[in-house]
Amino acid sequence: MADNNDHLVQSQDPDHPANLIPDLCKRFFHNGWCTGTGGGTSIKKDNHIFIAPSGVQKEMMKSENIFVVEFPTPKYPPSERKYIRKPLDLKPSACTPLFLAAFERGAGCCIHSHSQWCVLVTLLVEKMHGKDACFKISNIEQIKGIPKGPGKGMLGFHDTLRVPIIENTPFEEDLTGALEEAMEKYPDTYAVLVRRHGIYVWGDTVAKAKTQCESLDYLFQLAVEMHKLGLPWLKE
Ligand SMILES: CSC[C@@H](O)[C@@H](O)C(=O)COP(=O)(O)O
Ligand SMILES: [Zn+2]
Repeated sequence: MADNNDHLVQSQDPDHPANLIPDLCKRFFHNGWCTGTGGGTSIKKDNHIFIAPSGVQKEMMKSENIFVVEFPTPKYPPSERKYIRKPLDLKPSACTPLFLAAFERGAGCCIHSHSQWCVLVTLLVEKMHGKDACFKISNIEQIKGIPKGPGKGMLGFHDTLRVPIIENTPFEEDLTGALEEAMEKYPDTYAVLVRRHGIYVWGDTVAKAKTQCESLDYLFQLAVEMHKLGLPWLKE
């Protein structure tokens, strides 16, 4: 390739998305969010989206492995998406259309986690309330780490956090329609759980997406542990 725009992923700045994505994925791997090539993250900076490669050890990736696409770009089909920086011998993450759906809603970063706590709460909610129910929790301090909705400040201790749940599909990209429907049905949400799979969490900035994902993971783990102790996690 004559000009692969390699300069777009070359920077000494640790906060440059091409450096931040490998750094974050290493941290997420150690959280149990990016095990065995699952999960990942994508960052938007100005009109560029930075995307990790597919099927790689996410904690081992390097800045030169990062794809760049101009934003806006078609979510689907992948063949119509033009990567302005493309590493040879690698494919872009299968999560790309889902990340793009979050960027279309103004996100600056989107995280996909395969945390077992996410999987477990999707199974518990289904068992307790059926397939159409969303995860709800209230009266736990960590809820204050999640926004009420765009421009609405953060949830309060007595507020109820709601996280919609969609059904998994055999191929990651086929989740896009259901993710977008959940985003429309729950316009205040910054996260969508995927049953038996994990979660997509987005935020206005990298720091917000990361701390929101941490708060949610904490709340899901707490809910599972409360359930094991026979304690209801939703105070009605
Ligand atoms: C363990 S394989 C998991 C993948 O199928 C998918 O769910 C995933 O989260 C990562 O997809 P990827 O294309 O590697 O970015
Ligand atoms: Zn996944």
